[in-house]
Amino acid sequence: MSVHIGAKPNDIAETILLPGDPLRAKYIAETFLEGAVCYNEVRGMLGYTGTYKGKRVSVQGTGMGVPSISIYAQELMQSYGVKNLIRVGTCGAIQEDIKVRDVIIAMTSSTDSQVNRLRFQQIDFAPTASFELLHKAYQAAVQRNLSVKVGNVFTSDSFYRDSLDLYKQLAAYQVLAVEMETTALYTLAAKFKRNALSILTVSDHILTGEETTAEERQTTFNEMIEVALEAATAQS
Ligand SMILES: O=P(O)(O)O[C@H]1O[C@H](CO)[C@@H](O)[C@H]1O
Ligand SMILES: O=c1cc[nH]c(=O)[nH]1
Repeated sequence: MSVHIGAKPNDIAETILLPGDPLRAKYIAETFLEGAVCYNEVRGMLGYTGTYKGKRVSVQGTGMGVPSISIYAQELMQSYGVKNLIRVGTCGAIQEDIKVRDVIIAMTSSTDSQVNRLRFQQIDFAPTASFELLHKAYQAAVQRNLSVKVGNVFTSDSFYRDSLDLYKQLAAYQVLAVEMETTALYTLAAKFKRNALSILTVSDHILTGEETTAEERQTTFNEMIEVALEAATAQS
């Protein structure tokens, strides 16, 4: 086992879905995977491995924010050899033409986190998605007639904010939405030469205050998971 994941070496598949919420990992395993077995309960950060359309896939909760996902992503790649990591999360939209329930695929991410400034001697590293995974996910979303947007997302260290000024400025620079993990996932995937992608469902609109109901979130959420699983299982 690694420090935070209590799995044996071959318990985790090469391809993994990463929701922030560990109970979402349980839901995904029970709803979408066949023969899912729980491999991790350390700190309640549930992880499962099963199959989707005959291909081995895992799903692991990451917790919220850059420090938490950094721990899980690094251990999954370093200790368990995970190759394809697909975050399946929620986000707050900041563009007028993006609505709640839309799906966003993060091509890159901007951030207020200092982790990469510290890592790269104060330069601005540009964390980038795997083009292959992104292409497959986009195709899967279009095939399902989903409302999907691809672009820059903002990875924030803060969920609660004092002012909307920064969000309005980021929106003017074409940033699509706000979440809390993608910068770390893409940077660590680059470090370990692996493939990463963030697929996000819009759970709320930061500028208009629009929100999804719990029921609506689940339906749209299911669509996002199917897109992620199609991209994951099309991956060589
Ligand atoms: O739904 P998840 O994957 O947790 O993602 C979003 O939700 C959390 C905040 O509520 C943050 O982790 C943010 O990135
Ligand atoms: O990180 C997040 C996720 C959803 N909505 C937000 O405002 N922030």
